[in-house]
Amino acid sequence: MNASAHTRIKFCGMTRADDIALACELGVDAIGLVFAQRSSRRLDIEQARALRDVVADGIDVVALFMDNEAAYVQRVIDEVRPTLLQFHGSEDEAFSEAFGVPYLKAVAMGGDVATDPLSRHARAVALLLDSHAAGGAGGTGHRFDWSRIPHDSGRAFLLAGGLHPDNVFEAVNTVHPWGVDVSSGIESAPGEKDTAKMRRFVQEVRRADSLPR
Ligand SMILES: O=C(O)c1ccccc1NCC(=O)[C@H](O)[C@H](O)COP(=O)(O)O
Repeated sequence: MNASAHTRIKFCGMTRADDIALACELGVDAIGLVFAQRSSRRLDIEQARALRDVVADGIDVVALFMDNEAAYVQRVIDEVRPTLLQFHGSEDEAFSEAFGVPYLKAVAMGGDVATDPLSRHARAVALLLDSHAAGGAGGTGHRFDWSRIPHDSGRAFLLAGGLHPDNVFEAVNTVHPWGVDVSSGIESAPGEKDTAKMRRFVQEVRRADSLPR
């Protein structure tokens, strides 16, 4: 994701070319393509390869996995050419780093939260703090208690879980994350993004970014 002062935006669970084209036009920083078996937004490699070609240069293509086999992860890397990986399951540092592709690691902030949730995966590009409990899937549309986020961890993280156009202004202004990630909150149905919600979400993040800090 490009290095800039603004809050990065990742639109995840993208399944349609027109939605991706609009996301790029709106200036998001990353497009998430889901390969987790437990997702209603899951793509097969052929679909993902076609969608990947719609993504404008300079915008990250994030391939999202949840405890998928290493051989399948490598096939997606070879055939879809993601610029970032995202691991949502129990993947450890060794597994995540083995592919030689920069990655994001999801951290379960729902349920029981580890005493130092932001201490692992030191070589991840960023963490993705999400509302699932350990072992749970993402893409739920539910938020978590943002006060659980440790302050001054020094770690770059994307805030995820239940964000939408009507709460992302508050989220950016209270949490000041490196980035925000959204799937359900910009949808009309799983995998089907809503153009008005996409536009409003980006406008609200940019409105928050325009405030003095
Ligand atoms: O999005 C999914 O369907 C999904 C399924 C299984 C594991 C992870 C999944 N998504 C992870 C993401 O990065 C989502 O964007 C994140 O959980 C936020 O989702 P939402 O609360 O719907 O905005």
